Amino acid sequence: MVVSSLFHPSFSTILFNPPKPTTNLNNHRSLSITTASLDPSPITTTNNNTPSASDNIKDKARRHPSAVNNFTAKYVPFNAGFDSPESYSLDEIVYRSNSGGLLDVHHDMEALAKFDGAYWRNLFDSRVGKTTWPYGSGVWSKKEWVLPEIHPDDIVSAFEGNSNLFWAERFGKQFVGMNDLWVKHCGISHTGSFKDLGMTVLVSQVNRLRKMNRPLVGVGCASTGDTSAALSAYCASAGIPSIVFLPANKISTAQLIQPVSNGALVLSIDTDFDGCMKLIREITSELPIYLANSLNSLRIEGQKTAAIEILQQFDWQVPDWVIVPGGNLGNIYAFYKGFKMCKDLGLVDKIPRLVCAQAANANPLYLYYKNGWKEFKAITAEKTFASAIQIGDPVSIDRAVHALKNSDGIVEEASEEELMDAMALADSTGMFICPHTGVALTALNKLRNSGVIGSSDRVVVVSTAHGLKFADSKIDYHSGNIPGIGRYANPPVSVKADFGSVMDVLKDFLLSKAPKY
Ligand SMILES: Cc1ncc(COP(=O)(O)O)c(C=O)c1O
Ligand SMILES: N[C@@H](CCOP(=O)(O)O)C(=O)O
Repeated sequence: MVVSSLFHPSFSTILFNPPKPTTNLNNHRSLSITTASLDPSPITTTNNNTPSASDNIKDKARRHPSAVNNFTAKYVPFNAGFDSPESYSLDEIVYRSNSGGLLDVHHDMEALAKFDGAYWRNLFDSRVGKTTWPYGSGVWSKKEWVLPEIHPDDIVSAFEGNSNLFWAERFGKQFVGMNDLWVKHCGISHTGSFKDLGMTVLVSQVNRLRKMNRPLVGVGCASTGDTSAALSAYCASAGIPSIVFLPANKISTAQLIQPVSNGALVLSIDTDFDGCMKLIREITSELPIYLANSLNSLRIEGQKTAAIEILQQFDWQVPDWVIVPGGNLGNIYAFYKGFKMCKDLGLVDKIPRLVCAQAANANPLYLYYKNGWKEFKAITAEKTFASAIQIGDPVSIDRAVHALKNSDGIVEEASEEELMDAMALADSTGMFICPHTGVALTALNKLRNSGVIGSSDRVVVVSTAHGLKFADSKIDYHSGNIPGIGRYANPPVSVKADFGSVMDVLKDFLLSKAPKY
């Protein structure tokens, strides 16, 4: 029995009863979601159908009648179609194509297109804000487009995703002259970065493979701090050993303590991220350790749901621009893939223009873009406050180029001063962002100044990690500890514990803030 093909649990009318597939694929708006047909899926019932008072959400999901769906996905070489002669089941342990290139998870788009755009929009919308397993997660609410065949019992989820899309009113108006600027706070999440979105998918698949007795003793990654945090948390939740390779002294204390606390084997290695990445690739080809970096295309499947979420949050209106900070470059492609699937399946009629923003100290993609995509050269990335993107030899370079070429995209860069000032300005308007988001805001500022982005354009800046993970760099900035950087520093004022001293400070402060008439 192939467990994977039996489950497609669902709750309400929409969740349980997928409507008939549209018969006319050209007429994507023709389908009513109230149709209680079960085509194309016959119904099966799970064995234990009796509710009990002690049921948990997984029991409930298991007990409900489950429509068998016909959706499938497989690995194909990156940029090859579903009919590619080279393909692999997602249950195989494979990261690279025969030619050594990247792989991509390819969904059976024909099967998905049997349901029109309205069906998918309504289905996804109906799952937001619920506790239904596994759809309460922003990632698994799109399960049919992510890992359609996985059994819900195998899913390892913290109900990640559904992150805040915040209207940056004051930053927009005051600093970039815009009314329609939004920040997608992917870092306000379980482990404090967008990596949760991809990691729930990867660790769920590992969980499934281990139950199938595939030889996987643990899961490993190289990391600049966020992948390792997400990997160790999801593995700890599932009881799977995790191993993380970290460049010694190159990640923040807050990031380091995450895998330590979650019980991972933490190797602090005297090299940079690219050195750690090379080592983990060698190790995972020798030992039964599954590779969790975004070289593994499963990760992209979860990360792409952030793009779908953005469209959902705008009531399926497409923003003009989406700006994403880039390092190993899986995420820029994930956004592209999410938007593209929504367009191809009729949920929206276009995709946004994408901007990938890099730190000038770690800018191999920017240099490639600037030389007209003529020659890619890996570099040795220099130290940057945006430490999670200090990467000189990104594994997803081909994916990023594809995403940018096909979205009329742009690459920008930010100096250390620019990115730290942008972070400080954003924080001064009530946000608390990471330096990588400062890189993306710098790109926005540059494109506004050059007139490429217009004042009335709708722009989404993707915030990739929580500011609390990077408190050290904020402290250095505001304490004046960074030579030549700190224009917007707001250091604490030391004051004697007496009334007069406190009053003196407050008078100066209030005078400086008083409205000028
Ligand atoms: C906080 C943060 N922002 C941005 C990125 C860049 O994402 P990607 O490596 O997918 O380009 C990373 C990781 O690389 C990250 O940890
Ligand atoms: N910023 C990443 C770098 C590795 O990226 P990945 O997406 O390939 O895992 C990190 O936090 O480690």
